[in-house]
Formats: sequence, C-alpha cells, structure tokens
Amino acid sequence: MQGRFHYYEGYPLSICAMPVRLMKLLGVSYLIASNAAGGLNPKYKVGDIMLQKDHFNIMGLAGLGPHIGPNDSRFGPRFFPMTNAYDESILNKVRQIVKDLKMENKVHEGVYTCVGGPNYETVADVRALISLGVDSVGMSTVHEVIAARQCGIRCFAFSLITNICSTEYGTTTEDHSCSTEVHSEEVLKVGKDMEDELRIFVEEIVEAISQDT
Ligand SMILES: O=P(O)(O)O[C@H]1O[C@H](CO)[C@@H](O)[C@H]1O
Ligand SMILES: Nc1nc2[nH]cnc2c(=O)[nH]1
Repeated sequence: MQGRFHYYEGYPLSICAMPVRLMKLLGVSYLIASNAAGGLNPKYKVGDIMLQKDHFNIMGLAGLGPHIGPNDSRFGPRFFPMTNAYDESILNKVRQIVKDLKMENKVHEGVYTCVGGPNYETVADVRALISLGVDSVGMSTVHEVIAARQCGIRCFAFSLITNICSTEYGTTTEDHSCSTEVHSEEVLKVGKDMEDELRIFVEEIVEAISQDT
C-alpha cells in the first residue's frame, strides 16, 4: 500500500483496517507493516528500527477496534487470540537478515502502541507509556495487525524511530516553540532519509518469506 487510513483522519478503525481485509480477499497470507514512530525506550536513537515483538492495544482497552460490531465471518471468528500477533518464525528470519546486513547496532525489538493522535504526546503521556512497558508510539498498525490476525494473515511489523519522545519539559524558545517538541517535518525527513535502506531491508524480508511459500 502507498500510505494508509488513520483514525485521526476521521475514519473508524474498521475502515482503517479495510485494506487488510481486501488483501485477505485477494489471497494475501503475509502482512509486512511499517510505521513512523516516536522512541520511548531510552536506548533508541533517531533512525533506528524497532522490530515489533508485540503491541500494547490502548485503543482496544478503551473499546475501539476494527472488529467492533457485527462479525463478518469471511474475515475470521468473533473471538480470537492475539498471543502470537507477530509471527515468531518471520521474526527469526528478520533477525538473520539484520545480522547479514550488519544492522545490529541500529535494530531493536520492542513493544509498539497506537494512540488516536493526531497530536503528539505530552510529557505525562510519554512517562505513562514508558511505565506501561511501551517502547515506541505511533498512530497506526495495531488495528491493521488485529484485522490481519483475525483472518489468519501472518504478521511482521517494524517502527522507524523518527523522533525521541521527551520525558522532560523543555524550555520555551524565542519563537514560542519548545526545545523538546516533535514536528512532523522531522518525522517526514527521517523517513525520507531512511527510504533506500528500508527498501533493501524489506526486499530481503520479502525474499526470505517467499522461500517458505
Ligand atoms: O504510522 P504511520 O502512518 O507510519 O505514521 C505515523 O507518523 C504520523 C505522525 O507523524 C502518523 O500518521 C503516525 O501514525
Ligand atoms: N503518536 C506518535 N506518533 C508518531 N509518529 C511519529 N512520531 C510519533 C510520535 O512521537 N508519537
């Protein structure tokens, strides 16, 4: 997909996840999802990659999801597990690719969460997410992976850490912005700067997965 639907654009999560269900109807069996995300784990640096070992579904705990409402059994059962949301055998292949591409110094494994957005987090939000065991925060992916798992698609996802979320209140600068603020220009620039490296990374993953099929 080129881009995706986001909840903050006003779409319900069922529409945000609709492309995944379309993929299912087209016969897709693997989902590789990527996202731009803020780094919460103090070890992370801008430009690092976080392989998603898991996600923390804050919106789901608040009663929002792509599967709320009547269940369409073409897309899986009403109730389904999420303990193996991120496929361990794909992760193992990716771990090997990370070694082969000598990317170990910039690749981590962690927990992602999706918030509603579109504002970025307050310092209090960031501190709370860290205390909940979350390593990266964005505004997508979780509902896509939920829809994929419901219909049996195997998932791999990673975050590009485009900015570091601040745990400290900054000082206000002369133009009335704040020294620790994140801006979308920064997020987009890091994404652009990493485009070639990430394309090679994803191509390797597709190649490794396709050997299985
Ligand atoms: O998750 P993706 O779509 O990669 O983008 C992330 O970056 C944007 C905010 O900068 C939000 O859309 C957030 O979800
Ligand atoms: N919620 C959220 N989404 C992001 N997308 C890119 N960076 C961020 C961030 O810091 N927070």
